Amino acid sequence: MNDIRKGLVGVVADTTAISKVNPETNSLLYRGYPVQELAAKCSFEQVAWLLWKGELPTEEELAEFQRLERSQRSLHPSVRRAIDDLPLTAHPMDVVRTAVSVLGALDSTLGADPTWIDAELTQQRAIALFSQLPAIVAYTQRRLWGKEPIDAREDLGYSANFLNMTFGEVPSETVVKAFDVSMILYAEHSFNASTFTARVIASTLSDVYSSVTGAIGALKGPLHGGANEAVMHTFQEIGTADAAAAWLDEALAAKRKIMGFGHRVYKNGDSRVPTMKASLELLVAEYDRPDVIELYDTLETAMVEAKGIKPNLDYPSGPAYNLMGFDTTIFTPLFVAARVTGWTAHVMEQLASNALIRPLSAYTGVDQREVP
Ligand SMILES: CC(=O)SCCNC(=O)CCNC(=O)[C@H](O)C(C)(C)COP(=O)(O)OP(=O)(O)OC[C@H]1O[C@@H](n2cnc3c(N)ncnc32)[C@H](O)[C@@H]1OP(=O)(O)O
Ligand SMILES: O=C([O-])CC(=O)C(=O)O
Repeated sequence: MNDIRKGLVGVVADTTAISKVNPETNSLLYRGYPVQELAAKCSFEQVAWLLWKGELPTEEELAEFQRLERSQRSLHPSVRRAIDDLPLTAHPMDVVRTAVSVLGALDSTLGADPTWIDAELTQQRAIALFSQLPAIVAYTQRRLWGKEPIDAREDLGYSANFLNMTFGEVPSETVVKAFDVSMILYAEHSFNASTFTARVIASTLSDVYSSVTGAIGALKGPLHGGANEAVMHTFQEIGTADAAAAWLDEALAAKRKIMGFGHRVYKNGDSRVPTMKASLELLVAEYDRPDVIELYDTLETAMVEAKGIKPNLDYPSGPAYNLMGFDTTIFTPLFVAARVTGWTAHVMEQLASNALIRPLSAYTGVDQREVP
């Protein structure tokens, strides 16, 4: 019983070559590249390729990948029908989880079990999921607004098309870049709970759609991806910066967890926050909303003073997505669209060197007894 690590805290479960999270140096590397450099110099499409393949794409590889990605962007009619059958009260994470599951059932290449784990087919399915998720998330948002879907445009990059499919227009370059940066920062983070879920499912030799469907379920919770939505509720509950300190005192006295703060691995701040905060500041200037950054800074300072706990990536990305115009319940589905790259890269890595993931438990129930 002594060596049980509840929540697997500090347990190294396997090796990975996809990303390195280093809390000592407060850094995050994707395939060896610092994530903030990738955010400054690369598109999300290039980063997706890097995560899957281990190297940045050459010009030819990128052109071929973009051609393939753009050709699969349209919302599948059967997926639309499945979404339309769901009540408008369904949480968008449940809608997106269902849509991904439907995509799996529609994929005729799944066939019999050896094809479930075929490396080349799994890579193609990863690209299909990457291409389809913007249409699924954008339609989920538009449906909540009582609007029809907008056709995908093949002449636009990933983020510009995603925003156009949601809002019916391509916003300024600043907004498109801020969105692209958020996708890059959200793309991958080693053995977080949803990625580990994806790997557990892959380890049974199930298919990649099942892994991603399960991972979406794990991401939904507020201790993980659901925190970006929860941060916005906090901001709305507080209202203005002058109310932040008193709100925090009360929340901490009530033993509430402050969403968007703290992290299992980083104990001295999340490596991605400065990059996302810089994007948030650009959005604040673009939309002329200094009140947002005022509240952001005041709550952060009060939390650091009270508990010494710093923000994680969900803290700046929540208000950033709010300024862009997304409904709060769409924030975590945006995280899904980004993280599908990391999840699928991990599924492929797991399959390339598989061992069934099946830990032990220490039994604490009643001793063996006879049925009366
Ligand atoms: C992209 C992502 O998924 S990042 C994570 C997003 N999640 C959140 O923002 C939710 C809020 N944060 C949390 O709940 C936690 O910090 C987690 C789940 C992220 C990490 O949790 P753990 O590594 O298990 O840390 P743990 O929960 O043990 O916290 C250690 C101590 O700090 C406190 N603490 C940690 N985070 C917070 C928080 N956000 N608010 C208040 N107290 C906190 C805990 O209450 C605990 O205090 P205690 O020792 O007095 O009991
Ligand atoms: O690593 C974690 O535990 C959570 C996280 O920040 C992420 O998944 O991006």
